[in-house]
Amino acid sequence: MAANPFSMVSLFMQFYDIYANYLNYIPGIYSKLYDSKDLRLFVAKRIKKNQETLDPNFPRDYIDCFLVQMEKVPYSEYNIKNLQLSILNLILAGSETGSCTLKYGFLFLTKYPEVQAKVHEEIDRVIGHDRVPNTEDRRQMPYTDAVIHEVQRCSDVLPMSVAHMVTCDTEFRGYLIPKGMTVYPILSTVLHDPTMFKSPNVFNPENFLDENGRFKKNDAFVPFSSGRKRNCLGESLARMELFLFFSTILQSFQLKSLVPPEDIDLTPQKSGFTNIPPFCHLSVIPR
Ligand code: HEM
Repeated sequence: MAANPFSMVSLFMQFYDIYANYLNYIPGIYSKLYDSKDLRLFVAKRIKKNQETLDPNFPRDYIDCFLVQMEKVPYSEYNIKNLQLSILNLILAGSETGSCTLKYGFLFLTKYPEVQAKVHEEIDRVIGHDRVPNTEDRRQMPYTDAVIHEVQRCSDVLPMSVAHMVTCDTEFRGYLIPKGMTVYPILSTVLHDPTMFKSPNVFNPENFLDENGRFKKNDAFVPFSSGRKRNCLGESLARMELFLFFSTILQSFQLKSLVPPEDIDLTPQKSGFTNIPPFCHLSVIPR
């Protein structure tokens, strides 16, 4: 993806993202940027397979539930096009965000081996090695929970969230934001707010721990954006995935950098719509 000039983080793509409405009038490749034929075909095939084997009394997944609803409410927003688009939306929104956070997590854990050692200690004490981690374990693992929060805070994978549109004239700090204006919530500034975090610009799990080592919530933790109606739809799934991936990998492996940890440069390889972590080789050593 990094080598692709039209990747979602390139300057061009940022331009496209902000001025998509205008670029759509220009002939050429621009209008196809978000249009992946392979992915659309994959989704269409999957929907067809569900349609052929659908039992309305036993819906197996999101596609089945949507298909049942299409039967119940014909000529509504429950139509095949919306089903395809919402699946594409889930795939696009849920893949790169999670994989970038995981990659950044591995980088932080190799750069700060003392943090990794504490996570290992907590995994060994709470989960042990005779079973796989489950989501319930998280509550007994404040340090690991704090590390994952800090990984998400520092990796800041969607620094400008996504575009929102103001639904009515709004006055904010003396400025009038007219109805219909596109606004970008800059999550980065919140995630690095010096009034909200002890060490805003340094990776430090203590940002999410109280003096007794208990997990401490922070209202400025907004990697999934905020608000009741338009924050990340996949937040709970993503949080569960991140905990299970990190704890399962670290239960069995130690991650070690091939260069001295202090030489690991955490500067994103690309920074734009998303922050893409830099390339890094690391050893994965069984424990
Ligand atoms: C670490 C992982 C993730 C991060 C950091 C993340 C972050 C975000 C952010 C910042 C937004 C914009 C919210 C807004 O409108 O202000 C968003 C939207 C969204 N996310 Fe996630 N996300 C993650 C994982 C996922 C997953 C796993 C899924 C689903 C499988 C998902 C589905 C969505 C969808 C569908 C939207 C659009 C919601 C809408 O239309 O308003 N995300 N995400």
